[in-house]
Amino acid sequence: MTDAPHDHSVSPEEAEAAVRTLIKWAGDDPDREGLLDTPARVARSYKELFQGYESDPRAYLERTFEEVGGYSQLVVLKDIRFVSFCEHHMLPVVGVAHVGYLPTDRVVGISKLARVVRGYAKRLQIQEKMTAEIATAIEEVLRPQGVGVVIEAEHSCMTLRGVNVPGAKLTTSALLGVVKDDPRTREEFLRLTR
Ligand SMILES: Nc1nc2c(ncn2[C@@H]2O[C@H](COP(=O)(O)OP(=O)(O)OP(=O)(O)O)[C@@H](O)[C@H]2O)c(=O)[nH]1
Ligand SMILES: [Zn+2]
Repeated sequence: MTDAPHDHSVSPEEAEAAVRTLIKWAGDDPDREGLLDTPARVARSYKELFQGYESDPRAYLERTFEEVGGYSQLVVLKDIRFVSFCEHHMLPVVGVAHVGYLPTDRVVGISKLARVVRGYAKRLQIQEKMTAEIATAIEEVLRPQGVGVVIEAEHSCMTLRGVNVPGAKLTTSALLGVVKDDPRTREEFLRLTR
């Protein structure tokens, strides 16, 4: 398991001092009235936005249900909205994830798929890595016959700044097991996520 542990050695005061520095770097005065509480707010909001470092998303998948009445088709949860942050610019990445798997003998509570997405999203990420991490977590913990993850997201670092192309979206996918290797299952997964 390669989860980055959260570094609790940084005190809130240190985080707030760093925000003050960035306010100055942006060109404003951290001592003006409207900005006095901002460093503390930003430090608190970072804890919320980067909650993903606090837990191992794989743990969400450990509770499973085996009584599925012989159900043996794809399970697909579509349009899981998420907000992440690109690790190059620390700017928001906003998008949706579609997550599916073909069960072997057990299924997981569907909310847990969304929790896994959120757990990996609330970190500094690149989309390719996040896509692969979600698929690998499901494969390794749930041991299904196959897994598919498709993510479509808008990267503020290229829609609001830099190359500035509003509306551009990046699509990534990670297909494993029969979702990758069996043409019919693959086709069905991609049709269900469209
Ligand atoms: N592959 C991939 N690239 C990303 C992702 N998020 C941001 N990037 C890209 O990361 C790259 C970082 O490139 P650099 O040239 O080091 O950064 P930069 O000078 O700010 O580049 P520009 O964004 O082009 O202004 C940019 O091309 C971003 O578009 C992602 O999730 N996956
Ligand atoms: Zn970026």
